[in-house]
Amino acid sequence: MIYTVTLNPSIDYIVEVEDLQLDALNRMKRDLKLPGGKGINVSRILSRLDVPNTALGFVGGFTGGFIEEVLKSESIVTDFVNVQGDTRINIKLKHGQETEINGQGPVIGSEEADQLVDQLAKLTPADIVVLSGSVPPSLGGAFYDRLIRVIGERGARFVIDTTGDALLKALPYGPLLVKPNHHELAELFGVEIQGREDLITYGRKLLGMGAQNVLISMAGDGALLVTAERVYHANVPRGEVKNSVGAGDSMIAGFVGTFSQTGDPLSALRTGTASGSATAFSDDLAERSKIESLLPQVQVNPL
Ligand SMILES: Nc1ncnc2c1ncn2[C@@H]1O[C@H](COP(=O)(O)OP(=O)(O)O)[C@@H](O)[C@H]1O
Ligand SMILES: O=P(O)(O)OC[C@H]1O[C@](O)(COP(=O)(O)O)[C@@H](O)[C@@H]1O
Repeated sequence: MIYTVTLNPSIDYIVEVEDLQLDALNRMKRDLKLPGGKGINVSRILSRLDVPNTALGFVGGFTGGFIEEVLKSESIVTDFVNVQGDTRINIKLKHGQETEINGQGPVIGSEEADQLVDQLAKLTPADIVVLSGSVPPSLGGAFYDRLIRVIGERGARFVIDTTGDALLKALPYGPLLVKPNHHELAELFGVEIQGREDLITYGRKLLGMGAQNVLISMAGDGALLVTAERVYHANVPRGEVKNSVGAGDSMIAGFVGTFSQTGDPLSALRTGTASGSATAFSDDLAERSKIESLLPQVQVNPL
C-alpha cells in the first residue's frame, strides 16, 4: 500500500486577473478552489491511475472539511488526524505569471502529532510512504526525522518531497526517491546552476548523500533521473500550459505508482513526466485519459 502524508494541507485558491494592478482594486476574471497540499495531490493522481493509496495528515476547520468532502467524492481513502485550527488557504495568483502565497497552517498539538506517528507504527515492509510538503511551524523542524525513523523501524520505504534542511536530514535514511526541481536543487546547495552538467553533478551529490533515485524536474524542459547506474532525460509532450500548480506532485505520483507496480525506474520516469505535463495542461490535476494520451510523446534517453 502507498500512504501519502500531508502535514500541511491547503485549499489552493486559484485566482485569475487580467492585468494585476498593485495598490488598486482588481477584479477576478476567474477563480477556483481545489484541495491541495503535496501529499493530497499525490493521492488524487494515484487514485486516478487506480493505484491503491491512503491519504494521511492533519486537517481542521471548515477548510479541512472541504478537502475531506472533495476527496470522498473522488473515492480517495483518507485517515486524517483532526486538529482545532483551520487548514490553510494558499493563494495561487495568475496574472500572466504565477505568483503563490502559501499560508503557515494551523497549530498541531503534541497529542495530534503522536496520533500520526502511531498510524505509521502499523506499516509493513511492503508499504511506501510519500512524505510531501512543508512542515507546519508548530511541529518543529525535526518532525519528518521522527516519521522516517518509525518508517525505517517497520521496514517500509519512503519518498520525500520537501526542501532545505528537512530534505538534507532525510537523505542518510535512504529515500527511494527525492524530486527537487532545478531551482530547489540550486537552493539546497546554495549555488547557481548553469546547465545540465551542473544539475547532474548536484543530483549525484544527493545520491552520494543517500537517495536511491534523484528526479530533477525542470518544468517545460522535462526531467533528469539520476540513478546509481546512469542518468536519463525525459522530454515533455507538447501542449498548452493552463495551471502548473501540482505538476511536481503529479510527477511523483506517476513515478511512484508505476515504480511500485513494476520496479522499473524508466517506465516510472515516463509515467511521471506524462503525469506532470498532463497536470500542467489542465485547470485542476490531470485526468487519467490526459496522462495516457501524452505518454506516447514522452521519450526517455540515457545521457
Ligand atoms: N510548462 C510545462 N510544460 C510541460 N510540462 C510541464 C510544464 N511544467 C511542468 N511540467 C511537467 O511537470 C513536471 C514537474 O514540473 P516542475 O514545475 O518542474 O515541478 P514543481 O511543480 O515541483 O516545481 C515537469 O518535469 C514536466 O514533466
Ligand atoms: O507545503 P508547501 O511547500 O507550502 O506546498 C503546498 C503547495 O504545494 C502544492 O502541493 C503544489 O506543489 P507543486 O506545484 O510543487 O506540485 C499546492 O497544492 C500547495 O498549495
